[in-house]
Amino acid sequence: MATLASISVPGFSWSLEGFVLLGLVGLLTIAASIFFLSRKSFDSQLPPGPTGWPIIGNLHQLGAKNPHLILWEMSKKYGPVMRLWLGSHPLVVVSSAQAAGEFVKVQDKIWAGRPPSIAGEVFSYNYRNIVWAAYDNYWRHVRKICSMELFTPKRLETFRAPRTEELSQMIKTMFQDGEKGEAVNLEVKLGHLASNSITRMLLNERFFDTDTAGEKDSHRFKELIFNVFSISLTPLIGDFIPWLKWVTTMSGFKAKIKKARAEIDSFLQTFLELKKSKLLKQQTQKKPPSSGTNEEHDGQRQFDQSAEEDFVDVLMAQPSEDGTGHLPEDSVKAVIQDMLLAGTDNSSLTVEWGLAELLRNPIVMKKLQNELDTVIGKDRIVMETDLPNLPYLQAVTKEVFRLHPTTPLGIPHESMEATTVLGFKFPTKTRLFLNLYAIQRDPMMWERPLEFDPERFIKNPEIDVRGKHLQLMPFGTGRRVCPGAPLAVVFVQMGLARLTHSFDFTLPQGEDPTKLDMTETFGLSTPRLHPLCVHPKPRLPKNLYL
Ligand code: HEM
Repeated sequence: MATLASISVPGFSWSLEGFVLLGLVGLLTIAASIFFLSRKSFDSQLPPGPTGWPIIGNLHQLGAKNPHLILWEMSKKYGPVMRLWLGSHPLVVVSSAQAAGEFVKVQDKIWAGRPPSIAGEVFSYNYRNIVWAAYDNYWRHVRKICSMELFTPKRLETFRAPRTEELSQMIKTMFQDGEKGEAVNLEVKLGHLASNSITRMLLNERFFDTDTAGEKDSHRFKELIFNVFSISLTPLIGDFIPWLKWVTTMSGFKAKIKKARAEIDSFLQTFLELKKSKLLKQQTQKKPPSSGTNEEHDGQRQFDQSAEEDFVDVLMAQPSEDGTGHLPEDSVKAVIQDMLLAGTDNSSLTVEWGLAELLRNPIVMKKLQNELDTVIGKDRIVMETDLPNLPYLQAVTKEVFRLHPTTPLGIPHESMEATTVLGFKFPTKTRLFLNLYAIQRDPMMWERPLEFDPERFIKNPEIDVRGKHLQLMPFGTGRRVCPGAPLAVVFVQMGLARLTHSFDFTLPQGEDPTKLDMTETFGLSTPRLHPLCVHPKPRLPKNLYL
């Protein structure tokens, strides 16, 4: 007698696996049909966009490489407000300043959410950071700490000396490499500069390009950061198709994310323990015998009084969200990680792109060097206090930010409720990309948009990069605008000023700089496909380099 496990029909053997497979195909077909029908009902109210496949939507069209370029091309066909599907999530891509204003100015609050992600959740200690935190009271609390305590003009001034020291150290090693006739890889040099400048501010330590006793730590730290970067870059199917989240777990990737988190956590925890023991020591040394005051409060005062406060010190002294204690350690570590990831490559790559543009445009380079020679002279180095007196440098920097936004699609936003924008209806949890790259090259807003021409900002000096003018917003705009922008702008201006004041540059193998390849590649920020390598030739007296 035939059993369910083995029913034979001519030419086909029905086994249990066959039934399971048939069942799965059936289920998938039903799921796909439901999915397709529900998507169609949404689609009629959403903006135009390319047709997607069932289940994966338009994921296959974005590819792994430079999605901002693919989306820019698509927007030329579908318009400045375009709809795609990231698996089961609707996505709206905005590619003009005018349309961007409707989303992130007029409806800023509605679109201030962030989509959750598997790696983001683990790395951020369950969204205790800023970048991936939902728009809620916790986010408001840590953002307030950022603007009132961390990125204040006074605090940034405190770290001016270490920033200058790091920059001078880089210029010195470039000078020495130049003397040996060695080409300098600027991606590496500037990467170390940005990382050391940030870690000195955050942790009062330098980890990169160091030959001191801390070299082992430095290697470990670099590995950890690299690991977090590469994991964060891996697209995970469960982020786009929630019912396939188990694939990330089954494939062992979730365990990999947790391992990387545990490693960086133990590294950062060591710093926190050091700080705590330092604080304890200060308290026992300075506390009057019977103060009768609250110990935690005393601790806060001790932090406030310290002359060498770094960001960890400041964060550890902040109140928790409910005001009953101090900011929890997980929050301190999550915020520090944000700064490490968001604050290093973005800044260093912008300087590298900037120098590449200057090499391709020798007239602009000459004009910039003339300004530096006139305002600074050749018998001293450029200082941060000189920056307001260098209008052409400021125009050059804006033009670099315009053509090379290193976060070209910003960081995705998400709608927190259903809403209507420009007549299109968006369901709650629609994801939003601002294509900053397309906006900043929009021919409706910019004359000769693809040309590197700082003069446009000499003519319109009021256009700024910090989110007020939507045709130029490399740091985003509105509630979620980048809190590190003041620091990044100084870093880029100083990087370009010191490099071009200190050196003339030639390219290896006599390559013609005006033909420099400007192809981008894919990364958490947007690096050059070919890192910029140069031979530096000093322009200043030798004593200014050593
Ligand atoms: C050239 C350098 C930089 C660029 C181009 C850049 C760009 C951006 C952009 C486009 C966003 C997203 C804004 C939005 O969601 O609309 C952002 C957010 C953020 N950036 Fe930056 N950034 C840079 C440097 C920095 C630095 C130096 C830090 C800190 C040390 C930093 C920390 C952050 C943080 C914490 C957020 C998340 C803000 C939030 O979600 O509320 N960034 N940045």
